[in-house]
Amino acid sequence: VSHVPGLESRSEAPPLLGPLLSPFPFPAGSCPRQMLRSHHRFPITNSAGAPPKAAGKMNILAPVRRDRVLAELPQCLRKEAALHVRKDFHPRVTCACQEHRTGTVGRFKISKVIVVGDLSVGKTCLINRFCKDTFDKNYKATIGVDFEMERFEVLGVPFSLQLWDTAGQERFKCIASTYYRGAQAIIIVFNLNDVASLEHTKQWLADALKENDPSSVLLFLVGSKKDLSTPAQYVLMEKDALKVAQEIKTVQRLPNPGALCHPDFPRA
Ligand SMILES: Nc1nc2c(ncn2[C@@H]2O[C@H](COP(=O)(O)OP(=O)(O)OP(=O)(O)O)[C@@H](O)[C@H]2O)c(=O)[nH]1
Repeated sequence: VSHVPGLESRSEAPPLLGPLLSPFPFPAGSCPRQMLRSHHRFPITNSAGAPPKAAGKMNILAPVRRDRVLAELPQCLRKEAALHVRKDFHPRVTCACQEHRTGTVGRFKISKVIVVGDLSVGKTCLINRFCKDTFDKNYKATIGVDFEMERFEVLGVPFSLQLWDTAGQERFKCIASTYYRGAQAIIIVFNLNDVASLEHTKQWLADALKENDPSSVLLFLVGSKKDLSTPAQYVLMEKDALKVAQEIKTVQRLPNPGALCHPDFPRA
């Protein structure tokens, strides 16, 4: 993980990045807003946030921060909301639904998120805001990939979110793409002031989907640098972005997601 020192500077830090435009967003309230920096790998804490007595080496880790402890899920994510747990559901479907998709290391559940998009659209800043609540106005290009791990406790179960920050520069693409595989979510970032970066999101997504299961991966289209656009520009860009989001949603259901970049692909 490394950065090359500054190409750009701005005098003031912007507010949080632009809107989340996703065909499949987390349900309202289920995605924690603020996250804690974590280079710690596999935490052990109890629901009160305190490390258990017999955690061995790992109890030197800081406890999971309170706002990362989810003691209750929104109704739509609770077990009772799932149809397959009802008595009269077909047993084969019920069985298939009970398979756990997340990976585990020991008893820790892990989800992988990859963040892709053009050079300098703000991927690193987005992750840093999310993980450390910081903003750096100086541009340092990501070389290859960068990595953050965020710790949660969901219904008493320790949970780690891996955030993979990939380089937008063409020359690092082949390195970065080797880390695409096995993602549970793909965040495609574009600059709200650069229509080309929105257009390129389709190519980024198509590449990321080659390494992942398009039918199950969660997709998020995120516009950055809202603070630099005028309200009029923003409205226009939002319209275009919604079209792309709709297109992504349609293409995700196709057997060949490469069609996303095909010039003849019909717009939804
Ligand atoms: N004004 C403003 N500047 C931003 C915002 N997000 C990022 N930037 C600036 O844009 C530049 C690029 O940000 P990065 O987060 O490094 O971009 P990146 O997409 O990770 O770039 P690569 O690593 O090259 O792929 C930096 O100078 C940031 O300070 C934002 O929301 N508003």
